[in-house]
Amino acid sequence: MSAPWHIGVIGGSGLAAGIGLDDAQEIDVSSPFGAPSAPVTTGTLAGVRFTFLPRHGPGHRTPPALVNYRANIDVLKRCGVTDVIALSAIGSLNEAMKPGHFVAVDQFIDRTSSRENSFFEAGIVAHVSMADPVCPRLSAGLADAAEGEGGMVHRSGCYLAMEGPQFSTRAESRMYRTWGADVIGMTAMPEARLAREAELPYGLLAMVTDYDSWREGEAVSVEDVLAVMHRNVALAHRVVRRFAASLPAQRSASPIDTALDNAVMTAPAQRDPVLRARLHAVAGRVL
Ligand SMILES: CSC[C@H]1O[C@H](OP(=O)(O)O)[C@H](O)[C@@H]1O
Ligand SMILES: Nc1ncnc2[nH]cnc12
Repeated sequence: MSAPWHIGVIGGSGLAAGIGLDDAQEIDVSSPFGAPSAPVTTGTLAGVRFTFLPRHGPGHRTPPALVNYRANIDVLKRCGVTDVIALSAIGSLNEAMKPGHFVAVDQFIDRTSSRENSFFEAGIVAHVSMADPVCPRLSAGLADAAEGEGGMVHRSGCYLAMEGPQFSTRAESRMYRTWGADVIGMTAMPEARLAREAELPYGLLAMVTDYDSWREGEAVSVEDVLAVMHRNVALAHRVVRRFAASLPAQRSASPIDTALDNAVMTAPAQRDPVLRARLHAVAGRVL
């Protein structure tokens, strides 16, 4: 079945001010999972509906571990978003992925530890697959758009999600390289997990801002990260606009739209009604 696209964009470090939507309108959307990072801004790009949410809130007030990832995804789902693209700053653990390059992330290693990482809780149990955590068509579309704007793009990369907020020690950074991680950041998990539970295809286009701390004599700083992001804000806007223009007029179904089929373990009669009500937007389709 085909339908119109509605793209949710989660903007990370350096992108709190938005992505230059046409006809932008701010809307305060509430969620049973608490307060999202900010009101959303809805508008269009190349005739496609977009809804933008700054991950760390206006003025970057919310640290990675305190972002209410559940509320953010729930609110995007309530807005009618069909697909989510996330934009992030990342450190590089791979010599070939240089500052200023884009990486269309396609795998994750999750080392976060203090975050609510599921919409499901005692009372309704569900297990979705995370084997292929990103949507290949969003990823390819974002990579094409970044290339089309002259960016150097890596079409695959494994993202190590660390807890932070401090950056890694040299020993940690070197260990993550031996694990096969290519890039590092503090936010894509549990964001990607929750998008999957909400049956929202998720694509992550990240920009390398530094080499993390595995290289002798180099250490990452916020100054480095922001310098790269500020130089590339206009480029990021152009990439998202080009991505919008590249979308087919109608959206065909994605297998991720039905990620919850066969995922819920709890027998219908045993499902906690209070939790079921809370899950209405993200999982009402199957509950
Ligand atoms: C400002 S450096 C560390 C900060 O930047 C990244 O944020 P985001 O993914 O939202 O762009 C990283 O994950 C940290 O949160
Ligand atoms: N080196 C790094 N570690 C964690 N998050 C980052 N975001 C940007 N650079 C980073």
